[in-house]
Amino acid sequence: MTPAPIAVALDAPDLETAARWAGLVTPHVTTVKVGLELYLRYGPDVIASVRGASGVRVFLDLKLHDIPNTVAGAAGAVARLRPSILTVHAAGGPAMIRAAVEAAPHTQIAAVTVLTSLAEEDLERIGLAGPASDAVRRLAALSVAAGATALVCSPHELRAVRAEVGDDITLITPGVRPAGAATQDQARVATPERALADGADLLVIGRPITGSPDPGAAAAAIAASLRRTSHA
Ligand SMILES: O=C(O)c1cc(=O)[nH]c(=O)n1[C@@H]1O[C@H](COP(=O)(O)O)[C@@H](O)[C@H]1O
Repeated sequence: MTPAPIAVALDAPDLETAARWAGLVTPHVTTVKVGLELYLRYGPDVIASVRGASGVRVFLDLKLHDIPNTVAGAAGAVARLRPSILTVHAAGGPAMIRAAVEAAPHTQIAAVTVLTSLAEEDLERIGLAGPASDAVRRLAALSVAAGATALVCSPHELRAVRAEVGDDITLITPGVRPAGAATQDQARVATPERALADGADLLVIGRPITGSPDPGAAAAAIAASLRRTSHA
């Protein structure tokens, strides 16, 4: 069975749990994602631990956001780990994004537009005018112009972003919840089937899989549902 285009967010409190989750979901998904919690606790060793023998793609989600020189150094430092994808915040601006792209030439740089935990009413408070989709589209365009080949946005903006940046850019969407699942701290959400139909290339899913008593079965169920939808 072809693995589904899902990155399972391994937001685990310890390395053993993360590696166990990675082993359980790997037959069903293309990618596992290491975020700040694991990386700050265990450092670079975490990448080899979750990659295991399977050679699953590892998405390193550090959301770098600093001046270009600092981001170049940080991206260069993790580039040697050969993650498939590395995140930076689009709000760091074009020079910062370009610095990451140049420092990690073998890694796909994904620019995070507007966090999926922010609701429309939060945007004004952080100084982003207009609906989320306007801010996301603006940040998407500047990120691609600066050399990013992947973007992170919520499922709500997928169609607008695709129209803005075209088919060659990888669209990654967190904020994915199977029907009936709790949204938790996510604000702009949709089901996996909806997100895929709206043009996502990679769905980031964490707690709906890792919070299940059987993460392997949860990943397999979502993967099967995506296969049914894409063949319908
Ligand atoms: O860059 C990300 O992956 C990311 C961007 C974003 O806007 N929202 C977002 O939730 N994420 C990450 O996606 C994952 C979502 O996890 P769950 O909410 O448990 O499915 C977490 O690891 C977040 O750090």
